[in-house]
Amino acid sequence: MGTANDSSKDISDRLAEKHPKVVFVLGGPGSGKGTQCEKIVQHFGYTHLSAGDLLRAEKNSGSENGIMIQNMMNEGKIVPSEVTIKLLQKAMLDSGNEKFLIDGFPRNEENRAAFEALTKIEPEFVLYFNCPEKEMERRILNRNQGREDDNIETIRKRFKVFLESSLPVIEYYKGKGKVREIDAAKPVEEVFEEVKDIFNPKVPKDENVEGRCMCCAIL
Ligand SMILES: Nc1ncnc2c1ncn2[C@@H]1O[C@H](COP(=O)(O)OP(=O)(O)O)[C@@H](O)[C@H]1O
Ligand SMILES: Nc1ccn([C@@H]2O[C@H](COP(=O)(O)OP(=O)(O)O)[C@@H](O)[C@H]2O)c(=O)n1
Ligand SMILES: [Mg+2]
Repeated sequence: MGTANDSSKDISDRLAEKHPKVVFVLGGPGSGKGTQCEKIVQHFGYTHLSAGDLLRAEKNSGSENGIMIQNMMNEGKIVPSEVTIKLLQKAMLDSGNEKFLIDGFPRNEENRAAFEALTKIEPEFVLYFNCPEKEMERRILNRNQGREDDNIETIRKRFKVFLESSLPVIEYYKGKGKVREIDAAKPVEEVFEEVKDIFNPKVPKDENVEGRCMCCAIL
């Protein structure tokens, strides 16, 4: 467990000792990040860390940053990375796991660069749920999780922030060959079929005989 006196360097050093394996899960608001992460956890043993959920918990804990977080979220703005990264690092350290799905982070260039500089963690890959805006809007308006930011005015602001600030992060990782893009407009189970293939690549059935051992080749 971390203490209030942990410096960010201490936390980063202790986290590095765990050699965490990280997958960033990105996509617009309502694209299905949280829904798919729950399924990945069940099938592939990752721990799901939603940056939005961690920020909401921090806001509700009555922390000194609570009002700032609430104001930023209600405007659809991105909370300074210092706050979000500390929450993510603490959650990773407190977890008994070393495999993490980091959902909704990094959401802008500042998030990305600060996480990289502080943790030195490079993601294994970036899962990108690509979904048309109309479908994301429909899903959010039907989400019924009592979120203050799930109203049409804030939703429009969040879409704008996604296009202007989050898509460039996805482009950055595309340039590094790290993005696994998924058509997220399909029903949940169909999306998950594609997700499974990424976490669990299929061995082609008609693999050529030369690649096998002699007994398999004869059979
Ligand atoms: N593929 C899908 N098709 C239809 N509805 C979906 C799909 N994926 C998620 N949903 C629903 O859409 C809403 C937003 O999903 P959520 O996982 O919270 O998205 P995000 O975390 O990306 O904002 C939820 O009510 C969820 O049940
Ligand atoms: N890296 C992040 C992630 C979320 N957030 C804030 O939290 C809000 C909700 O994020 P979320 O990931 O829970 O939202 P969804 O994409 O799941 O709808 C965002 O609109 C931001 O205001 C942030 O500031 N920084
Ligand atoms: Mg979510």
